[in-house]
Amino acid sequence: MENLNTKVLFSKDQLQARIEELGKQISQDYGNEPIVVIGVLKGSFIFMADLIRSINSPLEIDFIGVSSYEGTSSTGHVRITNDLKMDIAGRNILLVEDIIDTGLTIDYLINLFKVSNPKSLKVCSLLSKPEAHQMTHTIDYVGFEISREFVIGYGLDLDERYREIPEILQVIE
Ligand SMILES: O=P(O)(O)OC[C@H]1O[C@H](OP(=O)(O)OP(=O)(O)O)[C@H](O)[C@@H]1O
Ligand code: HPA
Ligand SMILES: [Mg+2]
Repeated sequence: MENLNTKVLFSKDQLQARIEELGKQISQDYGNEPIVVIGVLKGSFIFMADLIRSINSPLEIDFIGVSSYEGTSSTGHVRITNDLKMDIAGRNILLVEDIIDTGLTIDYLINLFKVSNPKSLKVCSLLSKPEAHQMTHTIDYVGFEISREFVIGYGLDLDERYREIPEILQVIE
């Protein structure tokens, strides 16, 4: 990678093992209750694909697109880039994020989704940065807690690059 200093934070095997645990936990919690799993694009697309294959409960999927980052900083302005196709009223919604950093994106989405009166609303994020959180809501399922450093790979980008890297890498300043 040109001019980017990185180190591996989570390998393919570590990611896969933790995602299987998350899938088991989610399957136990929902049982036979049908879930609408909603991926927050673009970052969640790889995690979402692996996560749903480790869930045994009946499920449907949809996606919502949001964007708020320029480089490694949140602009604080969450923009919807692609809307849901489904009606979520009266359904069990599981929002899937790649990362919760400041939490501004997930807070915005939870407030938006609540207006449509889902039966239940939970959040699953592969990564979370507790030291950076400024949000009011809690996260129901977290893969790994990490420090404030910017990370890339496994769907996560830096200015739209590096999403295809199969591991999670930490960017070293
Ligand atoms: O907790 P926050 O500080 O709001 O950051 C988390 C959000 O930022 C990233 O999305 P981004 O806006 O970069 O869009 P992308 O998923 O298309 O990369 C990430 O995928 C989360 O949705
Ligand atoms: O650390 C991060 N990496 C990639 N995208 C992000 N969006 C919020 N935080 C991050
Ligand atoms: Mg991004």
